[in-house]
Amino acid sequence: MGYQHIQVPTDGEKITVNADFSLNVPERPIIPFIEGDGIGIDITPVMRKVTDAAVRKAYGGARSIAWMEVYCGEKAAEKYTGDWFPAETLDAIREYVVSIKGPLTTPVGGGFRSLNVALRQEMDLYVCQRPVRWFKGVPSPVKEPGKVDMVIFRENSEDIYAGIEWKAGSTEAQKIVDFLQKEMGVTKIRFPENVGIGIKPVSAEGTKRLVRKAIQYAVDQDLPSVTLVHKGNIMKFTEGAFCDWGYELAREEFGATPLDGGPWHAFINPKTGKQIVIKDVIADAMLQQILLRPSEYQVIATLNLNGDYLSDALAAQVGGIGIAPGANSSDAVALFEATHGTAPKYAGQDKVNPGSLILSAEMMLRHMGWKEAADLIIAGVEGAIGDKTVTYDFERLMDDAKLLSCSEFGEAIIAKIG
Ligand SMILES: NC(=O)C1=CN([C@@H]2O[C@H](COP(=O)(O)OP(=O)(O)OC[C@H]3O[C@@H](n4cnc5c(N)ncnc54)[C@H](OP(=O)(O)O)[C@@H]3O)[C@@H](O)[C@H]2O)C=CC1
Ligand SMILES: O=C(O)CCC(=O)C(=O)O
Ligand SMILES: [Mg+2]
Repeated sequence: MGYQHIQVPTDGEKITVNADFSLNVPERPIIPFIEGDGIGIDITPVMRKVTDAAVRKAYGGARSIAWMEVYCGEKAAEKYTGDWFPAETLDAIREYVVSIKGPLTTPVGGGFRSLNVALRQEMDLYVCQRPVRWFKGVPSPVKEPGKVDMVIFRENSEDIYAGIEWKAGSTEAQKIVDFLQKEMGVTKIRFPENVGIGIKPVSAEGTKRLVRKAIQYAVDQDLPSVTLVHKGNIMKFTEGAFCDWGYELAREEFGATPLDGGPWHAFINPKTGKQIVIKDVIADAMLQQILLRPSEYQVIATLNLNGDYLSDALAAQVGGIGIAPGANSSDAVALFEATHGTAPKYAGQDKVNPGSLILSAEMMLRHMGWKEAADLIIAGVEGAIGDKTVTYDFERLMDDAKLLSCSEFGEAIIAKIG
């Protein structure tokens, strides 16, 4: 495919996908990357350097990555004369199957809608997978951060988060209010004259495809539980339905049966013979549970907005969003990204923690089957933190730590990779 501004490396090859969604990864795959806005300029080059070092060390030159820059956000607007979201970026991410991105700015209140959400929606990357674990030595506000070891499966395509909403005072908002009042008999809109309206779509199909991935992950990783997190007591037909459909899927596809009369369910992991419990917790209570009883939770399956809140809250328990990786994926395409945003006040200062994006690259390498390189990244991060050579976010909370810049932290990881 010919691109306008994307330079396709001539010395790399495409990753391709088989009918069963397994990958064919060449020795020098072309990996698209979006640098990102704000601190993207600081963390993305460091992520690339660390990834290249891990791949080199693991495979001694037999494997390498052909990085291909693609554009979105501010850098795209400059290159594509005002187009923040170029179509060819989507084409490249689809075509090359595995890619990674830095954070992108979204204005609050007005302005354009989130480019991050748009990328997920346009490519139907319906799973947002965010692992949360503690690395030894990382400062934490809780007494036993090592008890936090969870993977969030956040539904990425539906919910109020999808941004179907109309501004207070607009003709569209008024139309919806009129429809609700006149045709649906709604009497509970407290101030109908000047009210913004948002829509929260949650479907059986959207829920089940997400919960399927979460339960399959527990099966594959030999984990004892999956927790459906929802606010179904209040939003019965959206969040409540998410919970009901989650249990239904567990029954239909994994043979789960109610435990002690329900609502919790359980089934035997066909790979290990061990029991997997499917349980549910209401979202506000879950925010308490993750602090007080984290070891009871391994896999969380939840709706889009709950997943957004839980991601940052859980990250804080293990050192903050400077070290919180993630992946957005459909069955075929995966786009890796950090949990945090553009942290604009630090942009260009070579200051922030590149750990989230580096660990996102670690997830990417594992997804590609390059396990040895992924393991080296984990060893490098553990080694640098173990030596107390860290960026400002950790240094300010640690005794006797050495403060490193963003790029120096990358070098410290590379030194540990060897
Ligand atoms: N997927 C994406 O691309 C996302 C984009 N965004 C967008 O990013 C912009 C800024 O959002 P904001 O709410 O400020 O959230 P951010 O996640 O960008 O930053 C919030 C705070 O988190 C800490 N932090 C974030 N990243 C790092 C890092 N790499 N290392 C160390 N500390 C870090 C900093 O804390 P401290 O001040 O304590 O040092 C920072 O001030 C918005 O436009 C938002 O929409 C937000 C989330 C995700
Ligand atoms: O897109 C954004 O600006 C915010 C997204 C976000 O916070 C997230 O996905 O965790
Ligand atoms: Mg978020």
